[in-house]
Amino acid sequence: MGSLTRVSKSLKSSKYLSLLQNSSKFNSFSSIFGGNPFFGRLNSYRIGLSQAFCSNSRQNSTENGIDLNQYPPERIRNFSIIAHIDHGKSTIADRLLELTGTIKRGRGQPQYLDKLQVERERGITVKAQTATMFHRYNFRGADKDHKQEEPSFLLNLIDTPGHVDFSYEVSRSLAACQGALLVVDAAQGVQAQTVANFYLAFESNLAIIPVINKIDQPTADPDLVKAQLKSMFDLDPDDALLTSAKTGLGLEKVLPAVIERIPPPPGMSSSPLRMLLLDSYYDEYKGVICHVAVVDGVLRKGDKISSVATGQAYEVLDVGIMHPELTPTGVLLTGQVGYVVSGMRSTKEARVGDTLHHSRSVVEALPGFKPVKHMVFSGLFPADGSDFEALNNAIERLACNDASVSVAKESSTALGLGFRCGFLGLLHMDVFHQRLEQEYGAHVISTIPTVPYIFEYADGSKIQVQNPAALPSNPKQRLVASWEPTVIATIIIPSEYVGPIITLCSERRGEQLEYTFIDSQRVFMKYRLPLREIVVDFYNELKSITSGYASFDYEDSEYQQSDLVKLDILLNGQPVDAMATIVHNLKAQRVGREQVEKLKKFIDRQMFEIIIQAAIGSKVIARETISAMRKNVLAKCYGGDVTRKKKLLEKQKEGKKRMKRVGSVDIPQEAFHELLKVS
Ligand SMILES: Nc1nc2c(ncn2[C@@H]2O[C@H](COP(=O)(O)OP(=O)(O)OP(=O)(O)O)[C@@H](O)[C@H]2O)c(=O)[nH]1
Repeated sequence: MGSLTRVSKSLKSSKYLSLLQNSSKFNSFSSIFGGNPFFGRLNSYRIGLSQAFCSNSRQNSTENGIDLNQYPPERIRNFSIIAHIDHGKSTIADRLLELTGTIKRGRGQPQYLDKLQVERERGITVKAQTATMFHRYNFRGADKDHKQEEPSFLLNLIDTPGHVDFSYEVSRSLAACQGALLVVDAAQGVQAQTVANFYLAFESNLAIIPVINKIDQPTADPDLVKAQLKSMFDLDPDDALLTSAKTGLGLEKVLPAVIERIPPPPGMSSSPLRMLLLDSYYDEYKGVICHVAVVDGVLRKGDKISSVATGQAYEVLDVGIMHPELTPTGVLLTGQVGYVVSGMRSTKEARVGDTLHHSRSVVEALPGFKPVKHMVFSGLFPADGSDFEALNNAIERLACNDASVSVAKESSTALGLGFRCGFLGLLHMDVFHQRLEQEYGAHVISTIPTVPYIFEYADGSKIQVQNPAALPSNPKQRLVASWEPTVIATIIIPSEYVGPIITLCSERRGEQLEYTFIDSQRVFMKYRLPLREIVVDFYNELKSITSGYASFDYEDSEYQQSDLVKLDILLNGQPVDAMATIVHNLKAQRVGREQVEKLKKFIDRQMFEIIIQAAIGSKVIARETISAMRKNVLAKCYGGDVTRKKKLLEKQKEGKKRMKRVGSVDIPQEAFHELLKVS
């Protein structure tokens, strides 16, 4: 128990405690997305309700048999499902969609809201998905004998991704919600992303409903999980719902809890329209489809709306809800979440976090979101150089449906014309790559991922380097200092793995910041680590040395000064720009050696000798040679004329020299892929 008290002290950081104790300070913790737009007005919703209901009831908004007039804010609940990866969010979403009759039981595919092929293949959620459900329910204490009078509620459920790379999706989703189901696996207990997601929800002032899922598992220990929730987050164990999304056990308690414990959205129907743009994607037939949350006012088909960010005006061509597919309603009322089609030509016009309003009125912008921070950059090049236009097209179209990727053109002497793209992490990069191939048929070579470094020259000027090739190997000006980005990593592991994890983190240049027991068997650790060290293969190694029991999450932190060098790879003396990396000086030797060895394995023997070198500036630190294929020029030379044989061999040697001089080395695609795995 002593350990529990310790962790509760350390985890409930001063930030959390002061939030608990002094709600007036809430505003100073405008969350990651710059403050929930509903935030701070939760208490005012009752005043707004009667006005909302009166004014809404005058609108004619019946389309598709759905009359949104029945749903003033007091009958709306907006909530997210958040959890560590694989704790069962999407499966719970399935059960809730079935319970409310939104999808037919057993008819839909499992994890219905995971629609992308890449999500289905990998069994992970990549994009947050909203679904509107309708559910009849009588508040506790209401007259149960009058079942026919049970009021109907409109429930907007947002299923979110669990992986750390997509936590930006989670924070955006939470901006449209007043509550969250915090799902925890009954056997695994609280994991790293449970902690991260709890704080995201808490700092957005959301009502949090703990759900302990997978109680059907033989190793489930709901009481232990309840104790963890209490000690780590101060959540009342009696508030936890016990469920099995697999068998359906306990699921019937979830929607009543949502309706009773989550406040309705607090907006004012009588105020001018303000909508928060949550997300957008491009549809071949409808054009740009924006997901929006109506914070104040009412939106109708045919309205003229404008963007605060760009000042551009549009006409609303279609408006509706996701039920769970796009379902036109002709109107969206205060507090509702839905979609809008307004003739935007490109998703570039639909800026996530923007405020949309009626063109005729002037409004104050909603807080919006913190800009996306790209953690890793990589070059993407067509596998066949002549396919540049096709790749250009594919990237443009995919980027329309993935607002968190950045794209800039780049050219490489080795790989030709291509793109430098910024991603939220390695999984995001991998998913983008896979979607390019699967959805757009593009074949891509990606270069070694890099993080954004900062270098300072002797004259005091600084450059940010997102592409190692852009850093001159022999700069005119002396480089005097360099900085690299760091992260604060959270690791939760069974206590027997503490030793190997400490070794791994110190090998990766980590600095331990916190170490606490969250219960008698598990340890919570915090490390500051250079981002570069976790980008390549850290998670896999962490999983393998803990037999899969470690969980890991990180948030970006400040830059730290570091002794960085540019490592060039040379083939026959020519630097291959696409293979350049920036590494810590102490690791340069090892990385250089590994890279040349990898390349030796993957580059085929050619008609001339290939020398592979790793170099820092003009200093070669590793070298391998691939000997030339020796063509048997004597094959047709029967008998013993030695001088003729000698002549032929001389000629062959000359030929090889020429080829070395003029020939270019063929580097197979796998060589680039293999280099990605070298840290
Ligand atoms: N035994 C058992 N398995 C479950 C339960 N709920 C979900 N699962 C399984 O757990 C796995 C992960 O479930 P998902 O619903 O995809 O988990 P998720 O949290 O949405 O995963 P991400 O979106 O990748 O973070 C799937 O194989 C589910 O079938 C449950 O209550 N009991």
